[in-house]
Amino acid sequence: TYYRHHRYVPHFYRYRDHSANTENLLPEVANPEPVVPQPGMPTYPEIPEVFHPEPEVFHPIPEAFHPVPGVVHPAPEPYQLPEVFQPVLDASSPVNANRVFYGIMFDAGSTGSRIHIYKFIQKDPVELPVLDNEMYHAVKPGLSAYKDNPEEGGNTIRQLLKIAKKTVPEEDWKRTPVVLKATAGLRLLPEERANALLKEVRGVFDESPFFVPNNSVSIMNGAKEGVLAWVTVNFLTGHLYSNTRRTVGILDLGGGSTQITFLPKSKKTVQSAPPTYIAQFNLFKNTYQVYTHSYLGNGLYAARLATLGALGAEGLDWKVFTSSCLPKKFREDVTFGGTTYKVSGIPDGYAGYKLCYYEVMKVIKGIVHQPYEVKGSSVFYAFSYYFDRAVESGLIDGSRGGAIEVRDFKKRAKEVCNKMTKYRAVSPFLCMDMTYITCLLKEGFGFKDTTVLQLAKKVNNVETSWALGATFDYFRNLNIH
Ligand SMILES: Nc1nc2c(ncn2[C@@H]2O[C@H](COP(=O)(O)OP(=O)(O)O)[C@@H](O)[C@H]2O)c(=O)[nH]1
Repeated sequence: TYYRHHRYVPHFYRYRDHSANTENLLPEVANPEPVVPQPGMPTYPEIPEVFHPEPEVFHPIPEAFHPVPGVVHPAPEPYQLPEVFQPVLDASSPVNANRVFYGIMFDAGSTGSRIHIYKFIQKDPVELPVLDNEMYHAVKPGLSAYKDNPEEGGNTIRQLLKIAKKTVPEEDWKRTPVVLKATAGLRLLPEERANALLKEVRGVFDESPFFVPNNSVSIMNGAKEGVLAWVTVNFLTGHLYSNTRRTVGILDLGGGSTQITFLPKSKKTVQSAPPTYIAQFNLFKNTYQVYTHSYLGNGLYAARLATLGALGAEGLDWKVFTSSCLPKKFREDVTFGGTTYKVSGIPDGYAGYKLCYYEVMKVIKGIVHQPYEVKGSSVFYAFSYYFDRAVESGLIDGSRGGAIEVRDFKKRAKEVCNKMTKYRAVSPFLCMDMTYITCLLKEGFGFKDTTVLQLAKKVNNVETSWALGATFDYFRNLNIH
């Protein structure tokens, strides 16, 4: 369990120019959509839509964007106007009296379930609530592993809820919303299996003392997953401010799916993209248009199976799936999404980077779209398994993260594959994973060798995941379409 204490107040307050245009301090919300109150539904301060101006040329990562543990906020430039967390000016709101409120977001991923408990502080009814800290805990495996035993799956969520009860003060339980969003693991399951798991979780929520909103347990679609991660990362890096005209793209590599999201600066990117790859949502006064796509089946674990030719295969009892990406003498059972497969290296064959590259290409070629613009010099934040594999292969330090170039993945992939015995202790799949990441970035998305990837697990002590964006979305619907 990680308890992350960090304060966001300073970056709003320190850099806030109080003589600034008050129109911006109290923005008129475009399309104010009244929330239809449900019986017993508590009230919260409204998290506003966040303004974002026209994008301009991306810059190389300034020093200040490097996640420095313990630093409150990188503050790449003086902030003038707070744009996030605009409170509702309602003196009768119970929140204004209490000044603290919480949000509980569950991430039911294909390889694990995680709870995020966010604490927000409303300092003053006319000031901004701020994100005070996040409490995070993860369990493995993910819900989909319990496809034949949903009750047990529900138990993993029940366990995580115990942490929420310890973290959120009892007097706040009733008005603290609890929400679970499932990603690729459940998307990949047959519908009735996924529904049984969701139903079980709903039961667990209903028996909890927290506030259970309508539709609090659901499978999130891939576009939303990408957009919400983009919102999280750009919020945490201080890019969602009216005077900050740059944003960063995000690359998320899960177990079952992978997402790319960025704000195009060229019209051609939008025009040449498949229409479903362009998503719009409102951020403060602007409608925001991003390139986003989630590739289901192209997450790291699903890609392993696809490379082995095992995904969706029959006759699993006797079949052994082989690959030249694995050490020759390796043989093991691997389980993903509740199904077990026998896999091995090719004992009397060849193993190594080149052969492996051809194998993983099958999973990418003709599947992954190359956005017009990724050949430019945009900055991308890469997290989840991009981060984990970069750490395991020694490219970056796990406690600090860091910036690397796409070609660094390639160089290290070659090294790992050509010296499999050396890296076998780290993971027998490291060659396959590193080669897949290289191939996805270069042949899939079409990144240049020199594209800089900022690898981060946390930014300013908050997990880089879609969960924070999803919490904002709950408090103030971003209206993604
Ligand atoms: N740091 C961090 N990593 C996360 C979080 N949630 C998921 N991950 C990472 O995401 C990867 C797995 O993604 P998962 O959700 O299981 O796959 P998906 O279902 O395909 O999206 C792993 O590398 C996890 O460590 C989070 O909140 N914080």
